[in-house]
Amino acid sequence: MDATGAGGVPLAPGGMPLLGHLPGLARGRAAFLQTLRECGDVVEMRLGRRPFYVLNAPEAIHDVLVAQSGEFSKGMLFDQVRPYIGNGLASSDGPFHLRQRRAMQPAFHRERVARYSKTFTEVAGDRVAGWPEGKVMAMGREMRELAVALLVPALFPFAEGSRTRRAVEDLGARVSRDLDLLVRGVLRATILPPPLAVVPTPGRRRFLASAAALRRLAEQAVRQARTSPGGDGVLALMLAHEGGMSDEEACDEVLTLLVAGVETTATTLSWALYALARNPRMADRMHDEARAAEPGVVTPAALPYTARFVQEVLRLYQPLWFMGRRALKTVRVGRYEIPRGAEVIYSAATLHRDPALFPEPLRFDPDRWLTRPEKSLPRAAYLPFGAGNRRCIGDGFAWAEMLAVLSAVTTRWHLHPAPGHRVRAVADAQIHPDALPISVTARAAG
Ligand code: HEM
Repeated sequence: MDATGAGGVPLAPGGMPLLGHLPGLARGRAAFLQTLRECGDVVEMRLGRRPFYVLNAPEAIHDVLVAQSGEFSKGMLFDQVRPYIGNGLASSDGPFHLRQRRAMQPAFHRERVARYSKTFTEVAGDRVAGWPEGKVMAMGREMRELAVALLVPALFPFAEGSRTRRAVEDLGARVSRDLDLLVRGVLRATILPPPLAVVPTPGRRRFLASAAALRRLAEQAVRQARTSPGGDGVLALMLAHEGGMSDEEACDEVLTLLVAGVETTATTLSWALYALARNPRMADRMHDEARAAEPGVVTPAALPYTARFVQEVLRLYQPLWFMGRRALKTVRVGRYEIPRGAEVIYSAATLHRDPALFPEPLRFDPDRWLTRPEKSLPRAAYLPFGAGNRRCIGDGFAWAEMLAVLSAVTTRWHLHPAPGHRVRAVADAQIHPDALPISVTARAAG
């Protein structure tokens, strides 16, 4: 350990003059944060001169996300996102966030999710049935397009085949293409010191253009929903909520749901297919389970092994390598003091690989959840969807999407990793496979 920083928090080793830990983080990203777990419950790293407090211990994370959540705002990452997606649920704070969360909650109730899940099963079934047998597919791209195809009709339930629906599907395809630029630009701007973050590189110009295109398409969608009210999609329910929402607020929420809901689900599904292709026996178990279940019922209760598989994917391949908060005042977290205005980071991805919490953490084993169910873990030890008042509003939604897709895939296909490509994990805005070439062959009917 090099030294102790402000508030008694240990300083991460290896910092360089002026740059701090920026080179280590730029080189290793999630791997760098993983190394910091050995430095203590809370550790300070510096990006340039700027201190960031990394929370390692579940108790410290619980303190910030749940027990003292009122003392923190969303912080720097969301300062970067706000100009492009607006002040939606993920980026807003305080009483406004609470109001919006209440307005959106009905659209995410369990019964609603059960209804959307019927559409997920149909959409996933149709799309997966059309996969070309024996041809290597880029599964990362396929999963993103599928995640868009699932989310768009739930957000905007326009009649299938109508012009409006086609326009929204077009919106979905463009969003899927542009999102990567958006999130990469946001990440770069978050990590770089302010003067470099605004340099108009070609990548950043592309990002700005795609962010503007996203907003125009969302505005169009909100206008369309206003002129043809009714329906029980997320957007319709949001607009119908008591007290209503302005066009701008609704537009911010639509963009937020697309940004928060597509890439996370797509990346998790990509890792799920990666794990399926490498573990044919697990795929067989899921196949048997899906065939035995009542058709169209895709719940954790109906598909318990598939649910454990998803839970394990969300543990070992947690897509979010960091999330942040900012201290609104000086706060005591465990033995340490986090100064007012400081940026705080937690990494579910590194937490989920802690051997003290998950024995043999790098082993992919869905059945670990049988011997050590989630509720037996210390609180805040397993955080795929965060915790506290900012917990993912779309968790049930994501679960239903993932179960529908995995059940559609395992009932029809065997998966085969393309020979000659060793998948590497790359941490951009999320930790995703560098490429995921996979081919499929049909399972025997029966
Ligand atoms: C596997 C897929 C998903 C993962 C892993 C995931 C993860 C998360 C996490 C960790 C947070 C909390 C971030 C924090 O602590 O600051 C979050 C928030 C959020 N998620 Fe998700 N999410 C997923 C899918 C979705 C979906 C499908 C939607 C929408 C349909 C969605 C919408 C949101 C929104 C709006 C928030 C902000 C909530 C608030 O601050 O009140 N997410 N998500």
